Amino acid sequence: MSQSDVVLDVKNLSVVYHSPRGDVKATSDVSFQLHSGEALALIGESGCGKTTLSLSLIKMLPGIAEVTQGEVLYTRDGSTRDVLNFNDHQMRLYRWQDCAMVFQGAQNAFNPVLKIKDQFLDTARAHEGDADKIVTKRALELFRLVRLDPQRVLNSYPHELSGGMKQRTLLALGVLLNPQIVILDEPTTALDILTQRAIIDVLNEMQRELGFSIIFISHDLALAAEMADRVATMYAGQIVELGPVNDIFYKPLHPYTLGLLQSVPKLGTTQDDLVSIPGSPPNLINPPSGCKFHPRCPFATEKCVQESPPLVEYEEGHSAACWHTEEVIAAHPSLREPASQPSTAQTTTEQGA
Ligand SMILES: Nc1ncnc2c1ncn2[C@@H]1O[C@H](COP(=O)(O)OP(=O)(O)OP(=O)(O)O)[C@@H](O)[C@H]1O
Repeated sequence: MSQSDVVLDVKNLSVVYHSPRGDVKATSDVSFQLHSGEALALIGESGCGKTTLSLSLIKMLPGIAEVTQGEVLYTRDGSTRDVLNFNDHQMRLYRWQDCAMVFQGAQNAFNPVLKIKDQFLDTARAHEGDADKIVTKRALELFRLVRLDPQRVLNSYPHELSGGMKQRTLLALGVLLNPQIVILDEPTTALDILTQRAIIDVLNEMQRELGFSIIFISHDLALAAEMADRVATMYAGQIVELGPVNDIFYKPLHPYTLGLLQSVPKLGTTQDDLVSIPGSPPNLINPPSGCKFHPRCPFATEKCVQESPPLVEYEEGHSAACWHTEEVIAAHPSLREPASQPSTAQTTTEQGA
């Protein structure tokens, strides 16, 4: 990976929700880069700020949210602009042509009273170019990629499609205008295991053929293991670890990533091997001092209570925000053995749907 292929450079991004109960620090000083053609997974427990982060990349935060600092630098054809400074018109173009977001819950994403074709036309018309031509030509290619019969789907109402078909159709719609970046929020949630498998295959193939970069949000470590090139672990609004997928799964540096890995079933392990992370994520109105993970961390010391650790590169491309990375590594050498790979049981079943 090089600096020259960075499509998105997020710098020190902080987002606060001004809620009636107080200011929720949903995303704090987050920095990362997204490279051309790569898939970056954001993982972490519910409430750690994954959705807030991704919504801020396309300026779709609700009214009570405020970006209090940071930049979202987007590069296309050699020119770099800060998305946060885009006006409404620039933003509308950006949202489909440059950076599309496919939200979770494909079941509700379509207008129930419009045929799929009309919904594709609406998207195409919202942008420059000949909408009919875009839909007829490009949609055919995209439906081939998502392995659906274009005529049948385009002439259907949403209720006539199965959950898996709707999710594939949504993916095709997401890339209709050839974006460089696709953000996927829990792309396989609410789908059965065989359909999940099929969606993952389709996504991988689309990415190979169309070359876009992916940011995807997931609770599912097996999905991250299979789809991501790099993984960012988020905790309490911060990226606490970032690195290549194999490093994250075999050589975790942060106790929180380690805790996540130990809390999922693996092939060949018993229930006794499962360890849950004690406690629960902090209240982001009044987060803990120092390292926000310290109240739940088995490695925590007084320094962790006092000082927030910065995200620093530990080995090439692999960073963590922890004062005790050496102890984490020393305590869990067995993770480096292949048997400790997160279970891919649910993603290695036969393709279906
Ligand atoms: N509209 C809102 N108003 C106030 N607080 C909010 C709002 N949306 C999110 N939050 C808070 O911001 C923090 C981050 O939430 P966010 O939804 O980004 O996390 P997440 O990791 O995406 O969670 P999930 O996996 O459940 O979607 C949480 O503390 C959440 O309660």
